[in-house]
Amino acid sequence: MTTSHTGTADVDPAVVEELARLRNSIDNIDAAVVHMLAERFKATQQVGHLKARHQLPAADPAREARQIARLRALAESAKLDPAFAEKFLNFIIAEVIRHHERIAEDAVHGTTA
Ligand SMILES: C=C(O[C@@H]1C=C(C(=O)O)C=C[C@H]1O)C(=O)O
Repeated sequence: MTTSHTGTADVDPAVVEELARLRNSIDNIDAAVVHMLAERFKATQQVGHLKARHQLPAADPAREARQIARLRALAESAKLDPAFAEKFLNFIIAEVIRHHERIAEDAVHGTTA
């Protein structure tokens, strides 16, 4: 038979307190990540409009390669898995490129968003 906790009713109160303290930190970090991502997307949106105005390609693989190398080095010194850091950055960049393509299409068709 397996046992599982659905709540914290039968758990040592000190453990409950420690869990709440750690989760509070996690919530603060998640909020910071969301705010930082929002700022990053504001900047990349501006890059997207600049590129569209000057008919520059949405993606810049050379810039991406430099960012990945830099982020992997930062991750290593921060004791974060560099492969995870690379995956995370690639995930964000893919979304940015999608936005840039959309901005460029809207510019061509004279639509604004
Ligand atoms: C934001 C840019 O556009 C794309 C998105 C990038 C990013 O999100 O960091 C980097 C390179 C480009 O593929 C850029 O060229 O700087």
